[in-house]
Amino acid sequence: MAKMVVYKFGGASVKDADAIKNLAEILRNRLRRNMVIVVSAMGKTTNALESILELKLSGNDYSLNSAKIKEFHFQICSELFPNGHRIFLLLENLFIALEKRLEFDLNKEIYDEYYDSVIGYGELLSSRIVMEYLCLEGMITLWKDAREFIKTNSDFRFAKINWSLTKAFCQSQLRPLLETYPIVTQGFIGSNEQNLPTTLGREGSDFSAAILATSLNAQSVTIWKDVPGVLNADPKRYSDTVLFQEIGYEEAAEMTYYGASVIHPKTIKPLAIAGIPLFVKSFLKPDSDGTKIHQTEHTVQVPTYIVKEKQLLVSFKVTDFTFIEEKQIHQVYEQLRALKLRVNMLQISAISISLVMDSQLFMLEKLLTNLKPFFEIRYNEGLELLTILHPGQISIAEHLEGYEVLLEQSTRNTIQVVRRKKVEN
Ligand SMILES: Nc1ncnc2c1ncn2[C@@H]1O[C@H](COP(=O)(O)OP(=O)(O)O)[C@@H](O)[C@H]1O
Ligand SMILES: N[C@@H](CC(=O)OP(=O)(O)O)C(=O)O
Repeated sequence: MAKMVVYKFGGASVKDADAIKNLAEILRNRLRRNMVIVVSAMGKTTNALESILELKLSGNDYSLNSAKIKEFHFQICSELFPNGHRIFLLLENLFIALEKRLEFDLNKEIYDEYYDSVIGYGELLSSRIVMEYLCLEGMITLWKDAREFIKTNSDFRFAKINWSLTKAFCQSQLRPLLETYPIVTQGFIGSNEQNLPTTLGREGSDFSAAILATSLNAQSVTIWKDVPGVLNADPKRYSDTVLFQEIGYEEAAEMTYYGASVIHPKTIKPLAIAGIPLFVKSFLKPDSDGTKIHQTEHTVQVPTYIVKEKQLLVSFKVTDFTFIEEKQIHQVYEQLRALKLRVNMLQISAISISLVMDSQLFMLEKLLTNLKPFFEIRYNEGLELLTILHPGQISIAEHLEGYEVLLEQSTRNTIQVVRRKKVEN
């Protein structure tokens, strides 16, 4: 029996008609039974859907924005399919369903649940287009709605996987079909026990691929990216990057934890536990090896640079001259837990706790309101968190030119700096 494999194609690999043609070429000699193909929304569609939700929430007209999304998908299809192909009707139906969803009232209280009922349309559209295009090219696959087998709790927007249900559904629903056909499905989306749509957190499609691989005991996962593999820095920010041919699960997990956006941070853990290798390969050079992430003794020696944008630095200062101890840390962390906020960096001094987090809609407001009675709070938004792993003897100064430093921490193996670009006068 052919071993199970999972391929994941992200937004960049399905961003336009040429990209989808390229995807089909990658699959032409690779497609086979026992293959699951996970697809993300096309290009920046998820951001575009988020903008609609923000406009709707603030009571503004979003009709131009939704028309643009529709036009974008129909334009791509007109370049891929002949007139009258059934994809046009399928898309029309999906857009009618989306418009109907958007007719419901939206307010802050129900934002997360509403968000999940809308945002997954990007993946539903792209996966349909990919499946139909593969079929047109003579590659028969089945289209499956991931919400039928990726089961989660009800933490809308950041849903946690119900592993036992997901595994059971993958084994009972997908495995028998996979013996005959490859399956195309969506990343990022799932559903809760009431079958309401949920999502796994932005950029969560890599994680979906790992969930499916684990649930189906796959042999490997390959995520197809617009980079040669995992590099020691984001090539969009740094020149002269180094490609890692192989890295260990731990190294990869650490990189993603600090914000290396090439892989979603939740992806590594399930694969490491199951011992399933993850290949990061270029969809532009599909025959190149890329990076293999697996159990290995190989250690990374070169400095690795990771920049996380849109960071928020919040400082909580006690006002009654007591020193920071467990009680205050607990108070702050209780709120973070309740608001589902993750800390990227923490610094404690005698009288204050400083936290660095991703900026998130509404969260700052809530955090401030809840902790105002206990602390004097100051914050700065729009910051960057630079992390350097294995810094060796490098000079940090060159990474700070043109920046103001707000917070700095270093150990032998890691340097972290919260910085803000200086404004030129
Ligand atoms: N260390 C790194 N190595 C390679 N790419 C990186 C790294 N850090 C950040 N990136 C960025 O990750 C991008 C690919 O991830 P992403 O855009 O999420 O892919 P997709 O959404 O298509 O799955 C690259 O274009 C690159 O800019
Ligand atoms: N489309 C979703 C999920 C995702 O993972 O996308 P990508 O694979 O393009 O990062 C998002 O943009 O958040």
